[in-house]
Amino acid sequence: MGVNVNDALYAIECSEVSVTLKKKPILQDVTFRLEKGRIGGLLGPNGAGKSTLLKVCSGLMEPSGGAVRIFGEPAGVATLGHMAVLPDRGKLPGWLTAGEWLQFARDLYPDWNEDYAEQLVQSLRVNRQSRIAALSRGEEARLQLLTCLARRSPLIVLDEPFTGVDMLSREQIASSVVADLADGERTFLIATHDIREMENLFDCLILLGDGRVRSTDDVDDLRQRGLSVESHYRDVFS
Ligand SMILES: Nc1ncnc2c1ncn2[C@@H]1O[C@H](COP(=O)(O)OP(=O)(O)OP(=O)(O)O)[C@@H](O)[C@H]1O
Repeated sequence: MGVNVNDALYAIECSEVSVTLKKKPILQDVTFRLEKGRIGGLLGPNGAGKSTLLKVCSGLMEPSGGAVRIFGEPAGVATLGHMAVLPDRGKLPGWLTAGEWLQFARDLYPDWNEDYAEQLVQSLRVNRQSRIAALSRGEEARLQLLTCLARRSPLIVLDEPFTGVDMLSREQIASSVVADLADGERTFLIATHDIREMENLFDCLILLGDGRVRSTDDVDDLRQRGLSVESHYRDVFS
């Protein structure tokens, strides 16, 4: 049976996921659900297991225990085609120019949206002529983000999308580019430390600490209780 995005209620369902690497427990009993159309923030201190969890959700890493479902189907090769993933510390081929890379991506991804890619080149200020090896960290991060966001995938998974991106650009990208894409149809799961720039975007949170879910929250509920994402994060982790 194929993935049926329309019928699914949840984009991601993680049930009692555990990961052990080199005998060290990295994730333990991680359970949460991300409803379709929502923007989920995956937050937690360094080493909490966020990148590992995103790899498992993307089907790029097999959990030691538990299961992940994407739009109702087990995470794996079949579900990978329904998501755009921005990996942590991913590298683009340095010998290409940004323009050559974008042409390659257009041919590579069947769900590539060329008109939107063109808009993103402007809003993310990507210079097509620049060789990737010569880009700064923030410039390469913008190009990577563009590569992810120009796809029409119903699920977008971003691992630290703003590493190296300056503060004003982070705000601009979060408030215009990502908000633009958040049309209530697409689902986002975003691991980030940039809580201030991102907090207005999140509908719900998964707070991960020491490989365990410490809290899952609806952001509107938090606000009704007089809490911000940042103050809640501090309450949970300090
Ligand atoms: N291949 C591996 N082998 C052994 N341990 C690993 C491996 N990959 C990650 N780890 C460990 O797993 C833990 C979680 O790492 P992970 O990168 O998932 O955390 P994170 O929450 O994304 O951290 P950060 O916020 O610093 O990016 C860390 O203690 C890390 O050292």
